[in-house]
Amino acid sequence: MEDSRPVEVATPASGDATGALLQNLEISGQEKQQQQPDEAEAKNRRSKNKSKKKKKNFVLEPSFPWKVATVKNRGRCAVATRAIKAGEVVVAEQAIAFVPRGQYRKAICHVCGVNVAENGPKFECSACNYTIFCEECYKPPQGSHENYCAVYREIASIARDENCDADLLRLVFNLALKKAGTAQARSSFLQLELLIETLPFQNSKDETCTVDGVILSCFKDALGLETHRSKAPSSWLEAVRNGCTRLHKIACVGNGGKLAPISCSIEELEMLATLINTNSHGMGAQNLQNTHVALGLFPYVSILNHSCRPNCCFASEGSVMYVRAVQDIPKGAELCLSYINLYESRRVRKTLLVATKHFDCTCDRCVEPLNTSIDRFLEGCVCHVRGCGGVFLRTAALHEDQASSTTWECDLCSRVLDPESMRFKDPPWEVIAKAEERLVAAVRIYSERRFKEARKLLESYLSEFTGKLHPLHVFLFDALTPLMNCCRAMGDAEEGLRVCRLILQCMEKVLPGPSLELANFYFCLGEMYLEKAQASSPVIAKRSNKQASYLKLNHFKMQRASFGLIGGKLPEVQDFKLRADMLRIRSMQVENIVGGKALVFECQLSFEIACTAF
Ligand SMILES: C[S@@+](CC[C@H](N)C(=O)[O-])C[C@H]1O[C@@H](n2cnc3c(N)ncnc32)[C@H](O)[C@@H]1O
Repeated sequence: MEDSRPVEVATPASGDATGALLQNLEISGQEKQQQQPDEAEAKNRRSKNKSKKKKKNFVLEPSFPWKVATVKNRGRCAVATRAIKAGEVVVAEQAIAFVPRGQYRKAICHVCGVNVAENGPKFECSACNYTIFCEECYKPPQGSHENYCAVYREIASIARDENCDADLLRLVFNLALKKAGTAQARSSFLQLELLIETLPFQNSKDETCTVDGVILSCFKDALGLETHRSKAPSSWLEAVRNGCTRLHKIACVGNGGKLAPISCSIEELEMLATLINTNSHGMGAQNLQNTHVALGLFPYVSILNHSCRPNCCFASEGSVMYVRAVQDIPKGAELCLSYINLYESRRVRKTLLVATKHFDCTCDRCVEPLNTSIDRFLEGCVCHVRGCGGVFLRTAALHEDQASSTTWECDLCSRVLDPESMRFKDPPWEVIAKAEERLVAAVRIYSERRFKEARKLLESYLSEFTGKLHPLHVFLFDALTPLMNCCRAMGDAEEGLRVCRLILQCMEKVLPGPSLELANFYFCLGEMYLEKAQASSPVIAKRSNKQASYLKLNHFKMQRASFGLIGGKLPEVQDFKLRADMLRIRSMQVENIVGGKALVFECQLSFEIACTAF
């Protein structure tokens, strides 16, 4: 899950607090450097007080089925004010600013965020050779776009020189432009009026508003977001500082007279970068693989905290992000999203969140005792004491008070293995190290698309480590998707189906309830049924009927919960419909060729049911 991507938080503060924060932002870099230490300290205290005050004043859209509350160790959060049904939209918000990720820049319109079909009409700005417009957003002559694409032209080389993320710098620039769109900035830089008309977001007003149930947040809304600046690695901060310093030179000091300077200091640009780093969400599942093609900032969506067992999910449509409940949520429960891939061990999830989002996860799944949590299976080695049925885990993971212990312990029979003092056959630490090494080697071959070779390696890896690692272990699970893809690439739909079902079984045990990830695998399963149908006889068809019914029901539930009933407007839904149509045609051809009517009927039906769900 892309990166999965994603994010965080906040909302419109009251006029006073926000005004103060804006003033704060107006201090230029130079002035800041000249401040005396005492003055700086006092200012620090003041700004802390201000941000405390600011965070209290939230104005929420009255139709939201939630309110902002505070939860221990997690700060602000969204709490349901009434029972919420699975599939219900809990927030719909237009990106305050977004940028397509570099490698997908031709996939979506940079102004409205809609998918631009591979062969459909799209227009590239001839001045920056970067920005893509859909037919509707392209308004020749490009004129005012050139004002800011002059900066875009430079960003790739700045990012390269300073070892900084180019997409991050582009988003910083877009946000700085958004700030320039405030009345205050407009009065100083009249020339910006021109610019604002062509900014890649629609709300250039200073106040948050709602149009057709979609929140259009404003620059002020972003200022309440968490930044975790003090926790960011110094190498990252340095690269960002260098990148922002150069960006400042061209965007804020002026750009050969072409661009009206934007009123942002280097520090402000840096602050925006840290804010994006902590709060941006991946956008635009381009297809059912849930690819995040863009990066956007959504202050309201960002109120929702992360959970490794989330009850909401997000999917974007153009530049609007929809957050939906993926299960029934009772009144008073916290609404949570996931920022990361959830099929990972607790240790890896926590490490990842600290490294990328700078917080120690305190969600229910991460705080429940490991020896009763499903998490133990994701990192456990099978205990070989006869009839035990338990798993070996690091003692340090099992018992908080033994954090420095190097021993391993069975969660059921409590047998302890000490790597220092005993010799065993296949001790868990060696099994895990070997498994990781073999998996990495096999996946490397797979990523080189040497499918036949990779399949052999993956199969022998799985046969060696199944029985040593718990069947839900991440290292076994991580071998399944490449293996399934190898089977498909080699035309072995039967084996591909078996592996796909195994993936679904693991996912449903570890992450019960609908999710986009699960939906993707159901879709895959459906496709493989059709591949199988092409080569099947009526005898096989009978057995497959049962599986197909299971598939159609689950596929239907997943899709509906993740994408909602939005009339097929989502690009991924359109894509899905298109593929379903193609599959329907293909299955008719199959019917004529092999006569596997029953199977073909089931496959067709499963896709049709999924389609009518939208
Ligand atoms: C997008 S914000 C969510 C809103 C945030 N709680 C606030 O007060 O603004 C993300 C931040 O919330 C906190 N957070 C979110 N989920 C958390 C979790 N599961 N455990 C601990 N902290 C969490 C972290 O500080 C994280 O950087």
